[in-house]
Amino acid sequence: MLRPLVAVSTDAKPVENYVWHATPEPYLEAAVSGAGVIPVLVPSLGEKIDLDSLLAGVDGVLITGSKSNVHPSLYGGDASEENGPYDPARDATTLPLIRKAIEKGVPLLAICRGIQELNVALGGTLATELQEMEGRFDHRAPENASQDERFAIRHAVTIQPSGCFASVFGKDAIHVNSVHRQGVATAAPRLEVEAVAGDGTIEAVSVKDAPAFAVGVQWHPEYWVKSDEDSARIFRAFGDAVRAHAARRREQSVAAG
Ligand SMILES: N[C@@H](CCC(=O)NCCCC(=O)O)C(=O)O
Repeated sequence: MLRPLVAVSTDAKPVENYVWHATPEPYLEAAVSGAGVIPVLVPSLGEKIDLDSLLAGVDGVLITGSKSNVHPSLYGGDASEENGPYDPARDATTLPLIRKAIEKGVPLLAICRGIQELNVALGGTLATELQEMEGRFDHRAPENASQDERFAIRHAVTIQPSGCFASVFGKDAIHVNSVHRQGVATAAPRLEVEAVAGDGTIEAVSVKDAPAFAVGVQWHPEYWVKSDEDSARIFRAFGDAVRAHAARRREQSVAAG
């Protein structure tokens, strides 16, 4: 059986004399080993990428994390030096890609910056510097730490009993890592809150009435996908949704002759 392709977001980053479109390896590794799919990078070229053509050729979309923040102008906020860095090229690619994937029923998994992009793409807003907000935890990774320490499992999240993640995890709470300073402020109308942290931070969402799997998580399941069962469950569920989409696409292709 051929393995399905999954479109993966990229950051547009100046490196030496060029702008590179790249994404960190853990997301790609997790797509291969955790979801059983083949990741294909989508350059952050905005409207130069014909999304109908792209989504006709893949069976899933994975929106990754990034140190950069969604530009505040996209949700009525004000840009500032402190609130950066920004990646407008990525925003111009991922937000339309997210909306089109949901519309076309292409399975979507959005991680960290990805859940924030999902929320903004559907009309929600973001809060920045959560750690400075009354009653909130510090959701950032420790500084001057190894990657394993930065992505260490750090806090519990409560899973909403009636949501799609309840069936993915089969329990009412899991423990997750935390590497972010922003978060969902106002959830978009189409989003169902699926998990929250002890300080009320929204940690996972799903898209109401989406024709296919469409979820976002604020934590990083890709990082421990090989050793943490709950992380593995998310990627397995995404992979299963991708394979179901691929099977539907094959059937439609055969039926169309
Ligand atoms: N920039 C946003 C999203 C955070 C995110 O995606 N973090 C993952 C990568 C980070 C790293 O390796 O430091 C925010 O800060 O909320």
